[in-house]
Amino acid sequence: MMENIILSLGSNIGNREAYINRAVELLGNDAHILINKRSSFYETSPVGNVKQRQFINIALKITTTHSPEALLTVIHQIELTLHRTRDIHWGPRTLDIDIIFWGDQKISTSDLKVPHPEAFNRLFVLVPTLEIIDDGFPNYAKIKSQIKSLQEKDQTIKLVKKESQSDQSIENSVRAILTGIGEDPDRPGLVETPNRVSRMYHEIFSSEGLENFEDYKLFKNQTSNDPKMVLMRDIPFYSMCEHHMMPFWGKVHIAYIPDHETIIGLSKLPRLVDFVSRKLSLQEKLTDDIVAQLTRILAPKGIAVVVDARHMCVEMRGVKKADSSTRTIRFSGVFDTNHNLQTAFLNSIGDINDKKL
Ligand SMILES: Nc1ncnc2c1ncn2[C@@H]1O[C@H](COP(=O)(O)OP(=O)(O)OP(=O)(O)O)[C@@H](O)[C@H]1O
Ligand SMILES: Nc1nc2c(c(=O)[nH]1)N=C(CO)CN2
Repeated sequence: MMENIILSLGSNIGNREAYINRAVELLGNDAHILINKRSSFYETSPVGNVKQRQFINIALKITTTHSPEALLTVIHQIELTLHRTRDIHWGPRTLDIDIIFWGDQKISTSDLKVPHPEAFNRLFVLVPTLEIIDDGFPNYAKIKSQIKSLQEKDQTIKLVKKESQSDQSIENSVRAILTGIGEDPDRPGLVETPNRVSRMYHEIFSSEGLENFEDYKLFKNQTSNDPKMVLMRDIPFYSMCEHHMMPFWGKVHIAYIPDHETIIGLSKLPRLVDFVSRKLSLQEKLTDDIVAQLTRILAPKGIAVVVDARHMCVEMRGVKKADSSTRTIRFSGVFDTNHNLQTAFLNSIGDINDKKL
């Protein structure tokens, strides 16, 4: 049976995340190693008596056909490649890789002790490990209870925010795409591209998996019992089409007629547009999403949304119609039934041909 092996990686010199990403990549390139899961990045206080910078730590779950000794050799080679020097015991390092668990095996040779002798004293090992194992893992209960008792001591550990994070599976996929189009992903101009693309995806797809826009505040406006249209035009957006994963971008125009008193802070309309844009979508869907979110949040008397957009997948490939633009229109509530309101709204936002998208 292939054992599940847990590795702990840490860095506290230079671009800590980049060293760790590179180490994960080098491990993944070894034909005898299969990476099953990686934890998030954690920023951790240095453990030990050396005064030094905070570490970034992660845990990895792998399987391998290497023997334990051979894996240790691979690890030392990767540490060397990444300029690790061994001068201060428990001191600063560009990269450290420890073998924490080898299934439930105990290994004790002159070069290798598994479970790692310090594992249960280190939050920076246990917290990332807990993230990537399930409750069937041999040491699960002990890891959990030990985290509890260490948290009462002085080690600190903080999850690094998602936006600045990279994802190994995306990086590996980008490498595969580069190879697939006939490129050499290791040539100097491309070595950092998979990591850059991965971090970009975290940014431009930051709404993936989120259902509801939550970043808003409502106000009561009791000055009028005959509420009038609130209109914001020319809100820029950038999104990615779900058919080709290519950009579509342009302007959104939103109007609503409040119920008797509830209005939303104006700056939240652009934020709502950002929210619906930062996922794979289609122009029609994005238009509908804005109406659906505003209906849920505000329950106004009516909503009108127009989206004017250009599509890279139309202009750069396929029919190659440069400079064409697409308008989607969606009315709800009183806008749906009142043609004068529709006309007033459409006149206010101006003709699509007047717009530079
Ligand atoms: N489980 C293990 N994982 C990695 N190295 C181990 C392990 N057990 C023993 N070693 C041995 O420890 C030696 C020293 O490792 P290293 O220089 O990374 O120590 P350190 O990082 O200062 O301290 P620590 O081992 O607590 O992380 C390695 O050369 C290796 O032979
Ligand atoms: N927070 C943190 N502290 C450490 C670390 C580490 O990876 N993270 N590694 C050490 C030696 O292996 C010593 N101290």
